[in-house]
Amino acid sequence: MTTRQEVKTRSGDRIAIVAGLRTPFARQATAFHGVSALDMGKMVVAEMLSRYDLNPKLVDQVVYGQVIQMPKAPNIAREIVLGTGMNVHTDAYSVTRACATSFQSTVNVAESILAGTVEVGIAGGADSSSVLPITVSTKLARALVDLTKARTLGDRLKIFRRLGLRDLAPVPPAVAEYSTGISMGQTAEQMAKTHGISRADQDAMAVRSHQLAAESWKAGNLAAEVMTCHVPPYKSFISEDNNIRAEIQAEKLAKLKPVFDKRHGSVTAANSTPLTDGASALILMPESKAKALGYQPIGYIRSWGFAAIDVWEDMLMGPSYATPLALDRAGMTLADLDLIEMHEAFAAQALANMKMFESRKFAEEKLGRSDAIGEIDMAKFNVMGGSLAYGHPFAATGGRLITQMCNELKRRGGGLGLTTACAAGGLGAAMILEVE
Ligand SMILES: CC(=O)SCCNC(=O)CCNC(=O)[C@H](O)C(C)(C)COP(=O)(O)OP(=O)(O)OC[C@H]1O[C@@H](n2cnc3c(N)ncnc32)[C@H](O)[C@@H]1OP(=O)(O)O
Repeated sequence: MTTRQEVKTRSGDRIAIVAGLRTPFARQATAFHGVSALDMGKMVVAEMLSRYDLNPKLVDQVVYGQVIQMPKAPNIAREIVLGTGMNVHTDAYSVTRACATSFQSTVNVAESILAGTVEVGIAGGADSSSVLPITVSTKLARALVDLTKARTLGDRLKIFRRLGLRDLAPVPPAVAEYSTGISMGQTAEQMAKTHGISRADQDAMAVRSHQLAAESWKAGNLAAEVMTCHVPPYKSFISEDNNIRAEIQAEKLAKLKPVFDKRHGSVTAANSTPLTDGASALILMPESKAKALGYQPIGYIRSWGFAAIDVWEDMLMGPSYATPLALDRAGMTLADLDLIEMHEAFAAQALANMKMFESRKFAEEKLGRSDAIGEIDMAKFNVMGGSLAYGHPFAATGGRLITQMCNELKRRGGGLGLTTACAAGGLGAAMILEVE
């Protein structure tokens, strides 16, 4: 449905993003090795409450998410409330929308504020690629359940005899589609081939991403939105993202071997997001509440759109479907935007989406529209670099994009910005933000 969206409460308040904060993003098994998504979520929410002097008693709701679920703590949002000394009466529930999870948690809080059921809410997401729910094979899992029912030693031995050595091997979570078994990297390869995205263009996007991210850190533009984390057992700390390579060289990138199609592929470790650990969070309120509490919001939500497409082909094309929804709902076109932040899952995926933004054929055939979404002006695109450089702790990336967009628009004197991401399951998210 593409009806115009008026993101205002019944009393005419806009939805204010009061603050956004994140942990540094760290490559798998580095600074946050051994620290769970829940612990990173607790760090960022606790720091946000303290840094913005927000009385926990005022927080009506926490909506949070993680993509790689921790079976021991399935409702991460509630564990954050209970683990940060927040008011125990703060309602909390968890959501997942794969790589667009913190777009979803933000929208959930916004919708509750619009409905008038929540006044102050916290949204966000966290993921760890280092603390993983490594499981057992289906056969072993079944045997373990059967063992609890076995009455005699003979019954137990029979169950063990069903198992081979291979059934005993641990099973790590896969970065692949459940329904097709195709990995995200293989989808990126498919998109590169279908849409004619060259290796050179992918590598150039990676170089740009790292250079802009390194410049942003150097200029001090990320300092306010990234906290320093003291890492349990508190002998070390991390205060900056550790995947960004200031001295990235195109010649070195060109020598890397493709990972997902070793013979004919073009997707490498450098033009893919690395597996990453991190967490992000946002404080949301109606504009008048924010002002009454003395806050100067960093931005306002103008519209959003979620889209769902096929998972067999072009599965990471979500931004090209979600963006026109968000633009229509805001009553805007791409040209009205001052900045665009697109999650770079893989350079091939971002470049394929950019191509589809400008394709009239795509608009006609896939979107049922007569005009293309529009050409992306590179001077407005991922101006602080993107996920290729920062990394991508799945559920935390939306929070990074939204906060980074608001703060960068502010530095430029305000304006309108699009944040958009692809997600597993053929999902796409887009959100338009305005900053004064
Ligand atoms: C909706 C979505 O977001 S879908 C996306 C979901 N995310 C994913 O699917 C994650 C995709 N990424 C991955 O799976 C992994 O990062 C992989 C498989 C691509 C690479 O993993 P690894 O092989 O462990 O990468 P690793 O860090 O060891 O890098 C391999 C080599 O490339 C080099 N390299 C990596 N990045 C760069 C870079 N930017 N510049 C130069 N060299 C680089 C490394 O130095 C390393 O070189 P070495 O072997 O000489 O030490």
